[in-house]
Order: sequence, then C-alpha cells, then structure tokens
Amino acid sequence: MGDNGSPAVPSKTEFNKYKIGKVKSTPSIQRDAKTNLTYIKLRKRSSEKVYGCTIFQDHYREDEKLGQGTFGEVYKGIHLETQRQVAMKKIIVSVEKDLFPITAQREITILKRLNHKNIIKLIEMVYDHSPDPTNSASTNLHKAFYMILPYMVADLSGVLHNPRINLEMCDIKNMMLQILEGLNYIHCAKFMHRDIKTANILIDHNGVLKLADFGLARLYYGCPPNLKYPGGAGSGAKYTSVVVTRWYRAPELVLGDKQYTTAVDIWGVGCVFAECFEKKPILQGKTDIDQGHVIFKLLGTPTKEDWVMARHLPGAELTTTNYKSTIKERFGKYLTETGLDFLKQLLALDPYKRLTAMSAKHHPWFTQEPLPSERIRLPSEESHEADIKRYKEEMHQSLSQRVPTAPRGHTVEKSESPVVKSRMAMPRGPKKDDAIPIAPLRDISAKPPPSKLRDLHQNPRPYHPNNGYPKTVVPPPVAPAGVNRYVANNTPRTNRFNGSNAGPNSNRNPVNRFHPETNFNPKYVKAPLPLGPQSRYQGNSTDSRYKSSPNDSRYLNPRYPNKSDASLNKPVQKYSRQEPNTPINRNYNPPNGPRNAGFEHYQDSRPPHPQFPISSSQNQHQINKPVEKKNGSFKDERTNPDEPKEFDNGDIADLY
Ligand SMILES: Nc1ncnc2c1ncn2[C@@H]1O[C@H](COP(=O)(O)OP(=O)(O)OP(=O)(O)O)[C@@H](O)[C@H]1O
Repeated sequence: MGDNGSPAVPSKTEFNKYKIGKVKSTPSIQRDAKTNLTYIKLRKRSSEKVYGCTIFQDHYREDEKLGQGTFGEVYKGIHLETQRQVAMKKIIVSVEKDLFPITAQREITILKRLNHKNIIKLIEMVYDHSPDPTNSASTNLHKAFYMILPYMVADLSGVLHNPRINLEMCDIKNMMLQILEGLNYIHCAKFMHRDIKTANILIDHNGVLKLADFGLARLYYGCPPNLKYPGGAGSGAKYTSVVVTRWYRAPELVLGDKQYTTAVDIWGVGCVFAECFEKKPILQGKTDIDQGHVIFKLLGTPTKEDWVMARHLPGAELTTTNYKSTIKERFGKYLTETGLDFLKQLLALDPYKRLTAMSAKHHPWFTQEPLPSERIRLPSEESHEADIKRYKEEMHQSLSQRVPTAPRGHTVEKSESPVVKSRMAMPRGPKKDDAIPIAPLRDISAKPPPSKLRDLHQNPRPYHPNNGYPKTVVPPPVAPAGVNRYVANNTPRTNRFNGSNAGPNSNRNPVNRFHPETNFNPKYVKAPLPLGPQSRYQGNSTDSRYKSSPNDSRYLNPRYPNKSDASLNKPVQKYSRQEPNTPINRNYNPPNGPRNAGFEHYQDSRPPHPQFPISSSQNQHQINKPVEKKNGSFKDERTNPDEPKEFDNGDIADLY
C-alpha cells in the first residue's frame, strides 16, 4: 500500500522480470475469477533485464479496431519512430494475479520460430502500463501486452464477404498455392496450425497471403508429411480433439480421434477453397454432432472401404447414417472434373487419403487453364473480418431499395411490400474453370462459431464484427479530455482521425512500408528454418538427407500395422505438370496401392501404437524424436543431447 492508503503503483519495470515465450514444462492452469479466462503463471526471470519487450506508449499509437480476438482485440496502429503501419494484437493480463493467457503464450513462442513469406511475422512484443482508462481516478495500471505484427490490408473472410470483390479463378489458384506453401512450411517445421479458416488468412497490399493466428497451433510428433502419409503419423501421441473452429473441423476430429495428423489442416484448406465459390462457410454445423451430419451430407457416409478407422473412433455411430455425396451437384457448377477432383482429395474423409500440403501443390488443377495469376490484385479498399457487419448493412440497404418485381399482369398490388422478402437467387450461368465464380446471394450474417477449445478455456465472447462506424468515412466523436492513455501530449485518443496529428500513413495509404517484402534488405533476412533430416518429404531437393529411402521403416504406419505390401515401397508417382490434360489418376493418393492393405485382419478395437520404429541404418542421433516417459512427458532420446537441435520445441509441446 502507498503512503496515503492507495494501492502502491507498480514500478516502471514491473514486467521486465517476466519471461515471455518459454514454458519449460506443463504449467499449472489457473482461472481468473473475474473474467473466467484461463491463464498460466508467468515465471520470474533470473535477471532483471528487459528482454525484447518495450513499453507500448513510447513507441506506438493505437488506431482503429481491425478484429476481435479471443483474448483481446486487434488494432491498427502506427510505429511512432518510423510512422509505419502495424497491427497490434492486444493481450489483456489478469490485473490481480499477473497471469498470461496460454493461447497467447503459445502463439508468441511458435511465431518466433517461424520465418516464411506466407506466415505472419511477429515483429515484437510490447507492454502497456498506462493508467486504467475505465477508472481515471485510480492509480491502477492498465496491464496489457501487444503482439506487434505487420499490417495486412485484408483477410480472406473480409475479401469473400466484400460484395465489391469478385475473385477470378486464376486468383483462387494463386491463393491456394500460397496457402499450401505456408502450410507445407509449418508442417515441415513439425507444427500443426489447428485453426485454418478464412479469417486467419491475411492478405497484404502486394497480394501475398499470410497464415495467422497460431493460438491453437502445436508441435506434433512423428514424421513430417510426405507423399504417402500426412504428418504426425506413427508417433502414437494423442492430442486434444476439441480444436479448430467447428465449421472447419475435420471429420476425424468430429468423430473424436485423438491421434490426428496435419491432415486436419488440409481439411480446413478444402473448406476455405470451397468457400471461395459459395462465399460463405460450406459446412455450417449447429452442434458438434450436427457437424458430422453436415459433413456426411456433403461427402456421403463413408463405407468401411472409404475410411477403415472411422469404425474405431468414439463417434463411430455417425457412420451408421446413410447419406449420399452431393459434392458434385454443389460444386460441379464452379469447377471442372480436375478441379472437383482436387476439392474431393482435400476433403477426403479418411485423413490418410487426404492430400498433403506438398502433394496438393502438384495437383494438375494448377496446370490447367486458367493458370494461377502472377499476383492477386485486390481493390485498394481494405477488407477485414470486422467489416463484415458493414457489408451486411450495405447488402440489406441495397436489397430494401430494390423495386419489387411486378406480379403477373404488370400491376403492383396494393399490399405489396417494397422490401424484397426472399433473398434466394438463382446462380448465374455456371461456367467452368475459366469463368468468374458467381455465388448465389449469400447469407453474409454467417459467422463460424469459435473454436471449441476456446469455448472450454475462454469466456464465450460475442462477435463484434466492426468497430461501430464505417472505417473510411465518418470520424468518431471526440472523447472527453483526460482519457488519453497513449499519446504523450495528452491529445484525446479519438482525435487521431482529425488528421492534425495523424501520421503520413493514417490516410489509409495502402503502401505498407513496414512490410518486409517491400523493405527488403538481404542483410536482415533470416535463413529459413532448416527442415532437418527428419523432414523427409520427397520434394525437389537434391540433398540425399532430405530424401527418404524406400525401405525407411519410419514410414511404416503403426495405425495400419499389417501393411507389409511390397508395392508400398515402389517409387512415388507424381503428377506431371507438363501434361495438364492427362486423365486424372484416381489412385494418386495413395499413389502406391491400397492404403489400408492388411486391415481386413485387424481385430482389436484400435490398432496398437508401438514406438516409432528406427532402422539400424539410420543415424540415430539425427532423429529428434521425443519418447514418452512413464509420467507421460516426453524426453529427448538422442544419443548426444547436447548437439544443437533443429527445433527446440520441448517447451511448448505439452500444453494440450
Ligand atoms: N496483422 C494483421 N493485419 C491486419 N488485420 C489483422 C492482423 N492480424 C489480425 N487481424 C484481424 O484481426 C482478426 C482477428 O485476429 P486473430 O485471428 O489473430 O485473433 P484471435 O484472437 O486469434 O481471433 P479468433 O479467436 O477469432 O481466432 C483477423 O481475422 C483479422 O481480420
């Protein structure tokens, strides 16, 4: 307590003692009584030095709101020294206990390790300890961290909902390739994203797509994806199945599989791909069970041959339904046979038959006319998730202004309402791949439910799709004096729109000078993360370390234990990019014969999960393979553990 009885003002360096981005073992999870959010206790640093965490108000100014995050909002902002535009993801820290949200912890740790053109970069972490704006009389400090990210002009959900943007097929191909590039990088770095959806795919002013929101991402065990199996196969590790926003949740998750793989992300990519045509999420289940029904209504109830493992999952009852696939009727009007094949393989019910990010990039759909565009050109208008409500209002307005069609006989009945009642419209003449995809009028109010994991750990939050006013037009009213938390000269915060103290970029100039691609200096570009010898995808690398031997026993999948078929070790067949018109090879995935060979003899309710087999010919200490200890944690089994690891992921592995 202070001298006058008021609470003591924390020192300016209060946060300096905390260590962000490192949790060595599963921390005890606590729940804040006031907000009901889950937190972990921040550990104190051994030294008192500031470590990559500067003070917010010294360096940044907060601007308009871009989106609503689970543990805080996302704002547009300005870096004061350079006047560069940034996005700031706010993380509110529990004031009483100094607790930090786990999802934020995880996102920061993982983003710090990734470096790829199609992955959002974490510029830095800053903290804000200005007086609490909700209680101007108190000396309480408002405690929040900000993740500073490069500012992106749009996210894919905003783009798809924007009635003024119509994506061409060549742009959709370009976007799909970029998404797959980013995802392939994440998967090869041994992470699963676990929240792929349109709102988490950001687009910069150059048309470069970036995967964002790594709050649910995690390290996986086992081999990275290769042309035979999706990543994570064979480790026997179990993860929580309540991940991914429900409408983008893969069928194995819906059926309660805990030993899933990176294929859950590919399912999300399939949903995003199809959403580009219908311009709304394609699988809108109302509950978790209903999600299963919605999936099977589109793709058909899987038979035993379609998906062997489904019968052994907790939600197997769903497979007793009898739905017929409707995917051709629904998406055949937008896509050619090849395009439809691509969609079907992204949305394969059996995760082991689903394309991997790498194999998907080589699907012949990408070599068919129209070829992927060189660069996506979006209108200069910014389109974020937060703008969806504005688009909805615009759409509603334009519908209510539409003159109703005259009834037969060309007379207008007296009782006819000027408001069009039904929004049903026939899709315009469906053309194949060379046409601009036209969706029927869509229900733009559709908004996916939040991820179930977040439902469990966080307060269900209302959806705030915009910041309450059209962003580009009307300046907000000036706030009462004395509420300015951020600007040193005490200008009211909301005066930022009057132009007098706005930076050169605040006039919505789309040029984002903070963007690394536009501000390219090779001196400061980090080398990409090495994939390591365990990343044995069969890409174009000539380095023999990155090629798998056909006899590599690590690719024998213990989930399919009897697979001794020699044909599995034949060379992998690839799509030829030179012959786009060759007929589709339906056996492409799996390329080497029946994937589920030998499963007929399978008796147990679940296949056993032996330790990942390591052939004697392999250099054992190159295998960065965690082995489960008796107490359930994982230890490093390399013969020389002091050797530097490619990815030191042990600290973030076991949160959930
Ligand atoms: N770097 C950025 N540039 C521009 N807009 C951004 C940026 N990062 C996030 N946004 C906007 O904020 C929204 C929410 O961001 P994000 O998904 O990272 O937060 P979240 O807390 O994980 O949200 P959710 O719980 O919905 O997944 C995005 O959909 C996007 O519209």
